Amino acid sequence: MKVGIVGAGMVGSAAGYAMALTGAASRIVLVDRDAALAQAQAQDIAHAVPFASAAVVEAGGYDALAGAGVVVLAAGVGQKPGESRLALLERNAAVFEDVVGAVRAAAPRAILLIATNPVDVMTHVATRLSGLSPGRVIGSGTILDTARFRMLLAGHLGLAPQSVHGYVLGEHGDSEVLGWSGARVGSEPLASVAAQLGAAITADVRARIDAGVRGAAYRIIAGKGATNYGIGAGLARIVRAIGRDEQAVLSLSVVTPEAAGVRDVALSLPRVVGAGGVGTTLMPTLDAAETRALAASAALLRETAGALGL
Ligand SMILES: NC(=O)C1=CN([C@@H]2O[C@H](COP(=O)(O)OP(=O)(O)OC[C@H]3O[C@@H](n4cnc5c(N)ncnc54)[C@H](O)[C@@H]3O)[C@@H](O)[C@H]2O)C=CC1
Ligand SMILES: CC(=O)C(=O)O
Repeated sequence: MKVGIVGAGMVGSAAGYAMALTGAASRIVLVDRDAALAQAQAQDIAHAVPFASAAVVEAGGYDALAGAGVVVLAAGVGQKPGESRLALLERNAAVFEDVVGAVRAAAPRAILLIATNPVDVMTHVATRLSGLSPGRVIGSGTILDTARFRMLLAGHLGLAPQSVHGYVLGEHGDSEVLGWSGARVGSEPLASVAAQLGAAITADVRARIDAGVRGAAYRIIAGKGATNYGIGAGLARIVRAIGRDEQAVLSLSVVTPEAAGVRDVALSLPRVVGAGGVGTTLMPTLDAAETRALAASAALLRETAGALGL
């Protein structure tokens, strides 16, 4: 599948690199308002191809996106140290005013995959600007937070993250909700496995993992100015699910008619994703506190989108 990436900075280039290494795309086209940057990133990624799967990696203008099955939008500004994702909204909404129409004109059949922050509201913006059905405008949402949750929980248990299942829900941001009550290891409830391993999930353990997930971006940005490898791999995972029509269950953000009592809001829930984009949403098991937290996260996102007239 041909995949376009608009925004060839830290996130877009990491996504292209991950797609090239994992074989998620057969052709990768990088587009950026800085054409020299897009060209340089494409060449650098192309030099990894002989070590990985066969793929063509190139740079171009919007016209080079023709025929793409997915276009990743990673254009716009990122957070400065200490800055929240929501603080980026006005600047990045203005970027999408330029970008979404140009992508739609060049690649009318492409699914849009949004990475730009604040990713939930940007997904809502792109859905509105594109006129596409909500399932074809997919925000990476909490796919990265879910990976951080699984990794930290697996570290506590001394197990592989691939065997630890649990989702982060709601906003990709400060109000996100860790789904502890639905977490499983293999097919077993988390508490049962933790007891068998002598690694109880105490209040302190929960608080440490919660802070580890919620604060990850702030810590990494303080250290290196951006995050890119985790989200790059997450975007490649979503592209693979679309390209191979996997019907994979991933925590992704799409505009949703109703979630936790809030109407018309883009937020992350476990979603089934395949060649047509996002289809079914699978409502997770939540306890009362998680349900309240998800409602608060949804209400914050609804209010933020509303301030943009969405
Ligand atoms: N969804 C997620 O989990 C994550 C999202 N992000 C977000 O991804 C976005 C990009 O972050 P980085 O790659 O670190 O930033 P960056 O500054 O390295 O790259 C952004 C690129 O967008 C390009 N750009 C800006 N306006 C444009 C326009 N109108 N048309 C075409 N290209 C344009 C810039 O030239 C630049 O190359 C940010 O909003 C950041 O917050 C970052 C990490 C994780
Ligand atoms: C920057 C960002 O959104 C993240 O790493 O989670």
